[in-house]
Amino acid sequence: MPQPLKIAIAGALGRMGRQMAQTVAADPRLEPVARFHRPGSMGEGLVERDEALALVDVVIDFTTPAASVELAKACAARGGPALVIGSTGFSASELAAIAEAAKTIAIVRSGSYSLGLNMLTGLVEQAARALGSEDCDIEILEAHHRFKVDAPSGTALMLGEAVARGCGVDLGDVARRARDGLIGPRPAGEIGFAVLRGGSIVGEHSVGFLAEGETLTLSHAAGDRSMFARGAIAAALWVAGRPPGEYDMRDVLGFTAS
Ligand SMILES: NC(=O)C1=CN([C@@H]2O[C@H](COP(=O)(O)OP(=O)(O)OC[C@H]3O[C@@H](n4cnc5c(N)ncnc54)[C@H](OP(=O)(O)O)[C@@H]3O)[C@@H](O)[C@H]2O)C=CC1
Ligand SMILES: O=C(O)C1=N[C@H](C(=O)O)C[C@H](O)C1
Repeated sequence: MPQPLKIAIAGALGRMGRQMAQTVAADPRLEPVARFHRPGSMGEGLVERDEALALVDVVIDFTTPAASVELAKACAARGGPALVIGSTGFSASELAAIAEAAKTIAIVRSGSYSLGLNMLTGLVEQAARALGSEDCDIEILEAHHRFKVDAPSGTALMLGEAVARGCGVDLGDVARRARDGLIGPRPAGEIGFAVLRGGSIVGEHSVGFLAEGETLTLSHAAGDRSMFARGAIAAALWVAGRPPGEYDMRDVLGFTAS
C-alpha cells in the first residue's frame, strides 16, 4: 500500500475549499495535512500558507486569480509542492506568471475538473472540426450562481478554446464576449459567449452549432460541487512527482491532443 499523498487545501473557507476538505477526508489515498485561508486567517484548524507548503506534496487551490498567482510563486520559490489550480478569471499577465512558476514546479490548471465536462470539450472540438464556423454559428452559453465573480466562466472559455482548435482559428481573434445595442447581423466566424447569473446554479454549459434549418446542442450540467473535487483529487494524484510544467485535465485524463 503506497503512502497517502499529503495534501494542503487553499481557500479553505470558500465553497470549493469546504467541498475539497470533505472529499479529501473521505479518500484513503490522501492525507489531509493542512488547510489555509487568507494570511492571518486562523482558527477552525487553519494554518498559515507557508507553514502548509512545508508539509505537503500537493496544494489544491480554488481561490482567486491573485491568490493563485501568489501561491504559485511561493511554491516555485521553495521548489515545491506541486499545485492543482482551479481558480478562474485570470488575466493574460496572471497566466504568464503561472507559466513562469511552472518552469520550476509541476502545475495542473483547469477551468473545470469535471470528468464529464472534459469529455464534452473533446466532443465539441470534433463537432467544430466537422461543421466549421463559417456556415454554422457557434454560440457558448453558461449559467452560474449569483456569487460567481468572473465571466465568461473558465469552463466556457475552455469550450471556446475547444471550438477554436476544431475550427483551426485563434479564439482571441474570433471571440464575441458581449452584445448590446444596434449590433447588426452576426458576422460569420464569430464564437459567441452568453452569460446568465442567478440563484444557486452550480454550473451549466452548452455549445450550440446553429446551421441553416438545424441546431446541434452539446451540453453539461453540474448537480453539485463534489465532482469538481474528485477531478481535482485525480489531478493531485497524477501531478505528484511530475517534472516541472503546466498541465491540464487532458493530460491527467490521458486525452490525446488532436
Ligand atoms: N476549476 C473548477 O473545476 C472549478 C473552479 N471554480 C473556481 O474556483 C474559484 C473559487 O470558487 P468558490 O469556492 O465558489 O469561491 P469562494 O469565493 O467561495 O472561495 C474562494 C475563497 O478564497 C479565499 N481567498 C481569497 N484570497 C485568498 C488568499 N490570498 N489565500 C487563501 N484564500 C483566499 C476567499 O476568501 P474570502 O471569502 O475572505 O474572500 C474565498 O473564501 C473561483 O475562481 C471559481 O470560478 C469553482 C468550482 C469548480
Ligand atoms: O465559480 C464556480 O462556481 C464555477 N467555476 C468554474 C468556471 O468558471 O467554469 C467551474 C464551474 O462551472 C463552477
